[in-house]
Amino acid sequence: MTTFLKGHGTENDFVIIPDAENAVALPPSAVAALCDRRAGIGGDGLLHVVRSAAHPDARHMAEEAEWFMDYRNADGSVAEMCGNGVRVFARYLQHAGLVAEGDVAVATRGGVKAVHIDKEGLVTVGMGRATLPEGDVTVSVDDRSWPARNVNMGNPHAVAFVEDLAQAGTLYDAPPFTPASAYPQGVNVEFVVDRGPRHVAMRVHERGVGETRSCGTGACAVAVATARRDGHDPVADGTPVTYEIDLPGGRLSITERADGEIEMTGPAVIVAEGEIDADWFAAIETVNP
Ligand SMILES: N[C@@H](CCC[C@H](N)C(=O)O)C(=O)O
Repeated sequence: MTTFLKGHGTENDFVIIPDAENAVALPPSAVAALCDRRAGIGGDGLLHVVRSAAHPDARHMAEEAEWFMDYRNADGSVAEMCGNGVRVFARYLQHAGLVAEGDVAVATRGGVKAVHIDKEGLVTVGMGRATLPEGDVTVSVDDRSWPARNVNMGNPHAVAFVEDLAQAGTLYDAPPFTPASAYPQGVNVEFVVDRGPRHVAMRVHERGVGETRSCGTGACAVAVATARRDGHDPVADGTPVTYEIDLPGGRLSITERADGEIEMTGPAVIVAEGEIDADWFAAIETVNP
């Protein structure tokens, strides 16, 4: 019997599989089937909840964080980090009585993240520092192109400022970029418009997923790219800066502190819990191991 839950953070939604001892086989085919919105449960990604000590990718973090977020994209691929995912993961731990409200450390492939669960339903995560690798790129949609800022939040992002979010088109397919060699592992692409002082709106095409209604690492990348465009560099200035980021699924607040650390705050919700049909689940592995 395999239990699942469903949760979301600003409508970036996840199938959650509690599996403390890492006993559930989750090959890419099983993840893709579970995340399928028509034939499965449906989600932008999957959060496999495992004790750090029980997972080979997380054993080295077990002293610092009891729980490991084994994150997968909807197509079954593994990504380094998921910002909304880690907030929903912490909300799940609280919901299941595995941690109390307040501070919790979560192990991820991007390192141990400090999360704070508050009384009002908001969850804040310390996302670490952004890096802005040299070599900006050009992103295209149909016959329009924009320069994009290369921002790494543990995972890769290309941030393009546009006049209107409709210019991003359907975002069904990944927007092409040049040079084609820029992101050998693929990239998440954000399109951004201004809404007001330190306030922008964005849409995103996520690597391994498609267009999603929110992306936490993407919102952090957008906040950093917008801050630099606006002449703010908190480390150089010694002054933190906060941006409000509107996404189709809600609002995230991103602060880049004077030490360069980035904090993201937003809601995280558990919406359902159930059992996966054992025959259906077994058939996925038999047909497509
Ligand atoms: N939705 C996530 C990002 C998930 C990973 C991404 N698709 C990638 O492949 O890098 C977020 O909230 O950060």
